[in-house]
Amino acid sequence: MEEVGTMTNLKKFKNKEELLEELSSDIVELLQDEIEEKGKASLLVSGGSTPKPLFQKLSNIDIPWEKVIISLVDDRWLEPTHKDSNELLVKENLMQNFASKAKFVGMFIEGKTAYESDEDCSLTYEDNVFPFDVIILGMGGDSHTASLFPENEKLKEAYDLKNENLCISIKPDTAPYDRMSLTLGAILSAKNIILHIEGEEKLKVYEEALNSKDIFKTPISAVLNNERLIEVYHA
Ligand SMILES: O=C(O)[C@H](O)[C@@H](O)[C@H](O)[C@H](O)COP(=O)(O)O
Repeated sequence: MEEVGTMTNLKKFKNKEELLEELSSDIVELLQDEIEEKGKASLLVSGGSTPKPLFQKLSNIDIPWEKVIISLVDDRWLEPTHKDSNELLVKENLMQNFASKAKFVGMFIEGKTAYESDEDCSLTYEDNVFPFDVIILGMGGDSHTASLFPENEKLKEAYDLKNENLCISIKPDTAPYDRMSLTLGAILSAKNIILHIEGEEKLKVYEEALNSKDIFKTPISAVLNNERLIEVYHA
């Protein structure tokens, strides 16, 4: 990947409550701008524990959710009823209250393995979600984002900006379950890219990744080291 500068805007908050207040209102403002402009908006979210309170907060904000498509940045390849499914996490915490009116597009395909489903996922996203208006990334303590894990054998394919697939199946070496993830190109195609991280440990990992050029060792760097503005929210 050619050497480019990072364009990040780090917003640090005193506590999670203040972060959630500002992040949720920034997200709904971005969605409303898109709805005003083109009559619809897409919001792609990550799983994990960090975003759960954000989802609950968003679900209680009254915007025209019926014009919003909610989708996933990645998922574990599990039945959507499985406790560790991101689809379940989103349906139980975000698609509630006002936001229950939104449309959901997931990744999991019944009866197919993740490896049989890269193409299906890409086509489904192309037809039903693209263009990506707002994407919310998380980051693991190992600097993974989406399901792009350090030193994973499929990172080269996931990072190839000529790869037209929006989705890629991943077998993590250091986390449970087969995954389906957006590729780097798909993530960078989003109009607004947000990284939501909490805790001092993750801030340290983020700051090291900002200066890391080894995108295979620190996958979040593959997102940060691009001519795209990344809005970073930390508490
Ligand atoms: O499916 C997932 O696990 C997520 O998409 C993943 O990329 C998440 O954002 C990080 O693992 C951070 O997770 P925590 O918020 O739980 O630390």
